[in-house]
Amino acid sequence: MVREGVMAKDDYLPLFETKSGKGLVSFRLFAASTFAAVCVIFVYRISHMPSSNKERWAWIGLFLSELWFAFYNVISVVLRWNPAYRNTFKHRLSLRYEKVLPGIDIFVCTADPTVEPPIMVINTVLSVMSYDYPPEKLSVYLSDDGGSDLTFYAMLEASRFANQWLPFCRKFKVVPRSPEAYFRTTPEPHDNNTIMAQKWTSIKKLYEDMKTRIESTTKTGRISEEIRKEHKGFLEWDFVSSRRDHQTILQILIDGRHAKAVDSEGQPLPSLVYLAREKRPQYHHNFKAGAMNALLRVSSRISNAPIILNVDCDMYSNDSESVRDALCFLLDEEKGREIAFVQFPQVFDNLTKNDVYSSSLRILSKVDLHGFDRYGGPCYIGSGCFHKRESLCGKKYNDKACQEDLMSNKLDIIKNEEDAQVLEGICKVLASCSYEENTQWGKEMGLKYGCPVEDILTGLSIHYRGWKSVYFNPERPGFLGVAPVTLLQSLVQFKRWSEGDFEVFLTHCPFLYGHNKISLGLQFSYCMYLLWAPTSLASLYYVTVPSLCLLRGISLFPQVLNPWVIPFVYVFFGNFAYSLVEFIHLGGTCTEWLNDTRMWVYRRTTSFLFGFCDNIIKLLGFSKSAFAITAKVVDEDVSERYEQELMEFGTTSPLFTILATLALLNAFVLVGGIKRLLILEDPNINLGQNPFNMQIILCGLLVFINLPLYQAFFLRKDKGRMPSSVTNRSIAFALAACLAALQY
Ligand SMILES: O=c1ccn([C@@H]2O[C@H](COP(=O)(O)OP(=O)(O)O[C@H]3O[C@H](CO)[C@@H](O)[C@H](O)[C@H]3O)[C@@H](O)[C@H]2O)c(=O)[nH]1
Ligand SMILES: [Mn+2]
Repeated sequence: MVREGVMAKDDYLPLFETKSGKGLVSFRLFAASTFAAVCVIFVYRISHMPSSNKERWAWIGLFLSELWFAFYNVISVVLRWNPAYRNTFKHRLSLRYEKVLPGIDIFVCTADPTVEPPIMVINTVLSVMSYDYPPEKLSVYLSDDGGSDLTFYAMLEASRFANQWLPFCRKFKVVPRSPEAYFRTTPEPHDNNTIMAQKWTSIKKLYEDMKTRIESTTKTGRISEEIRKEHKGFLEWDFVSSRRDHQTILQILIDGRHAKAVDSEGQPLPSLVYLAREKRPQYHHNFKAGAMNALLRVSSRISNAPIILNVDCDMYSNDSESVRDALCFLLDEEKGREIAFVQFPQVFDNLTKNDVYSSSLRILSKVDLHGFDRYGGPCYIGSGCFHKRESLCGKKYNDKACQEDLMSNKLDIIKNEEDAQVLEGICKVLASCSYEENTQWGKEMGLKYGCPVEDILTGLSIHYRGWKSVYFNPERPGFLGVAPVTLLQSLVQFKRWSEGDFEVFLTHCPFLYGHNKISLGLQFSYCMYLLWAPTSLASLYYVTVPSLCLLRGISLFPQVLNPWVIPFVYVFFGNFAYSLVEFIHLGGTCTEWLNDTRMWVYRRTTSFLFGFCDNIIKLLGFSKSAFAITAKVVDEDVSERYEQELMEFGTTSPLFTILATLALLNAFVLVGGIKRLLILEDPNINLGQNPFNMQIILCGLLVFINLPLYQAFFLRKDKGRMPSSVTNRSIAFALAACLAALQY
């Protein structure tokens, strides 16, 4: 196939460029000095080992924790050593490829109409339908693991609304293209007489009406007879016994290959497909990975585009040109061949001013993933990712393979006269439970099964097969999603991630399996995340034992006036200072940094601990992975407290019990510790020589960071306060720990 307008070899201008970061020298100097300080700490730990038995054990434990932190710090320095930043040239793409742009299949996943409201789902769907891209080359597939007629109904409404919405977006260059986000963020045009203003008002009314219909239907929870008559698809629900037990439901709502599939202005529409794969109680459905694999097969029969975009149902497209950005990487004549996927960051549009739960993943998306990129590949993080179909389906990278594959129009294999209904019939089989039996799906093909972070595991496997990936983090976020809005949701989400990540470490360890397949730098980079769970042990030790030892009268750090204290202070406060400066430099606020530090402690001591324990339980063969879906909506009073940045407790959970116990423990110890500071046993020792100073400071910092918790125990009256059962239990645990420390 001859491409139009392809330049002669020497005229080659790349479709993207890669730049290095700034300020690397200061970072590297800081990292090197920290490393030196850590070495001095180790010398101190070895040379000052206490002689008495009890003290020695506490000392050795602390030493082991510090060894772990040092190792983990080395990993993070490797990851950050030389970040890569990417830039695209979309005009060059247009010049060379406008007429032969490849087809794009877009997969949207939803799983539950109550925690993922249909109106939100279709806003995401509409935003990706209206990409600035030839519509006949776009196909949008919704996987509904909730198997809900409410979601189906919303999709039906969306397919009609698209007739008006797409031309409107095209004509007035609308951004963003999720109607909800657009009408929320764009002020009404003030001159009411322009065509734009009239159109704006009428489309807004259309949207509001649709929203009211969908929301009232969702509220009642059932589809009225009238609506049922509107589409044959509703008949399918006569056979659905529950969301875990039903046949495949596949409805092609807009058949883009059909001449009649045009919008109100006669322009072609993208295809729109609703799929609820078959579910039977005796078959494991493998959560999102199972859904994605069903979509991969079904779409291969309907549109078979060589490039696939995957978004979660809450991640609407915020930039109508993201497809073109992604293609700049995938179609680049020189480097595009080896790139398997282009990952955009996950950015959220429901964060509060100071981001109480540190959901912005600021460091992950603004620092870490750029570090991955330098070593050949950011991980796949599940949403906002453009894949090549072949690499996702298990193909190994082969440098002789030809880019032309991306251009050839594979739609040819489907006869156009194939009627949508016949096609639905054929494709249903592909989404049945038994289809995957005795196949490589979930193993070598498609997304991998059996892991709560199917995304990380699948991406890693793609890297193992020789492919590279690219991280693209443009100024205007390509996708915007919904971050958890309660503390528990956030902790549970991190539990799932840390559990899954550690499982990947145990079963696909980059250092073992990645040897000779991915660069050493990438092996290290992955471990930064894969080792979240075990980090909990060292962290837990550090927030409990020094405090308990303070109570007991065991000193674990040098005195403040002793020169050995310098490396401790440097590492401890130097790191805080560095991270604060970095945070502000990346656009954060001081309060936000404080919140982030708090959540950093909370996640390490609860989520990661549970993630670690669950892996051990799984290793012993007692349980299997589960996937707790993050809710995207909450009660009004909960969301009000979220807006006020009040930490939300309000329910009992073992995670809260741990947090509360740790907070109370440190509070009790601090009271006892201050006594130790004031009433010195030996009046000749001055304050600076007090052997417990460092432990008191550590304990004080922990109490400071836990202030919102004490408030939630004793001061707050709202529903989000800590339930008294948790408070009482935690007081008992904390007191027991203190007594035990004093006793033995
Ligand atoms: O059985 C299931 C469970 C979930 N989902 C979908 O998976 C997506 C992610 O679920 P969510 O509860 O929002 O989890 P998050 O923690 O926000 O998701 C992140 O982490 C997951 C892995 O843990 C990845 O799958 C996601 O893409 C990534 O955004 C949502 O669209 C769900 O509808 C399904 O399709 N089927
Ligand atoms: Mn999510």
